Amino acid sequence: MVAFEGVSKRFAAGRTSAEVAALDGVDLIVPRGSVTGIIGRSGAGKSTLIRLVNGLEKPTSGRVVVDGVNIAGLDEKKLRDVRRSIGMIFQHFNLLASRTAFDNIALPLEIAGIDRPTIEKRVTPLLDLVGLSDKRDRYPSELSGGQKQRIGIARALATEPKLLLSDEATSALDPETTRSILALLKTINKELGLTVLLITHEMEVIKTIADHVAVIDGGRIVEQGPTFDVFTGHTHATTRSLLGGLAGLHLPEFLTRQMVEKPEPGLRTILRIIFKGENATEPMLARLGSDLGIEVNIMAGAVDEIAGRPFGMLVVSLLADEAKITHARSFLADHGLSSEVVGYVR
Ligand SMILES: Nc1ncnc2c1ncn2[C@@H]1O[C@H](COP(=O)(O)OP(=O)(O)OP(=O)(O)O)[C@@H](O)[C@H]1O
Repeated sequence: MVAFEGVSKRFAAGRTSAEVAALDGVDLIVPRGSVTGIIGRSGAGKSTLIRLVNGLEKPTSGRVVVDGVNIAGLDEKKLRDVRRSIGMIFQHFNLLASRTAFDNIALPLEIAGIDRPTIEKRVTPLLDLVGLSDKRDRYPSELSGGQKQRIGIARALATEPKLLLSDEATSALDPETTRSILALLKTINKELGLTVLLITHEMEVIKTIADHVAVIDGGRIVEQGPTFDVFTGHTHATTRSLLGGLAGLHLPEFLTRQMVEKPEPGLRTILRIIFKGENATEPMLARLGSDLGIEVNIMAGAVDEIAGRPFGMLVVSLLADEAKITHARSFLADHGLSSEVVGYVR
């Protein structure tokens, strides 16, 4: 739906002749029908990227292709047509205080010169879709943050766009409201087939809703692809630091405190098993124990959910010699599980 091909964007830096590279050689694919998330820290280039998609900025070099059209080469009139096929939602909703919920949603249709009966026919089902039919005549000051964002979403959908751009749309909302807005966006993506491109600095948003992700740092995309693969593979250092406390990757402190690094006779081996999807099951671990004639104790476990699939770790202790540990690890590998020896305990 959107492709960036070698896109750079430089801005003049104040009054000096120096330039700031907000984006530097960006290649990005937003698959049609996907929910694609762009995640990066403040100043990474996310807003610039989204402003290039809707033609508010032009690239210094490279091509920005939206629905098959290189928008960098369009005149203002053609660009307006492209913008009409793109809906946009914002962190602070950008509703007009003097207009009711209905009239805020109707605004883009009024601007496009659409007649009142058609507007009525389009806006009423949109109010229904976002669950606010009963708020049709309310003003923004009478609505909660989540309700305002629902009106913002309905307004973005009024012109029946193919692409929805979301600029930190949940950053001003509490976690529960965030979840309900993300669920609404997912419904819109699935039921209307709309491609959603969202920028955020919140990892939870990406893990919950994005099926594709691109990680941006210093104006460069450091990795991109299906969210589950990007976050559970050998992630780039930037991604790892953004992921921060991903449950699946940290050993609990009670264990690290008693662990020693060198094996000694009589010590139990601590194995960390990383599981992706649903491949680590209790019956499988029980079979591991009985096949090898060893005792397998589960010491700790943690699970995270990424793009609807579990990802996490199990920490087990095994009283077995080195040969049996090697056997156990190949048994686990045969079941698609990666494992590593992290230490030894009494
Ligand atoms: N109009 C501009 N003029 C000069 N520099 C700019 C302009 N717009 C962005 N920049 C610079 O480009 C870089 C990327 O900015 P951008 O706003 O795209 O980042 P961001 O990831 O959206 O950050 P945030 O999460 O804080 O909004 C920053 O160094 C910023 O200072």
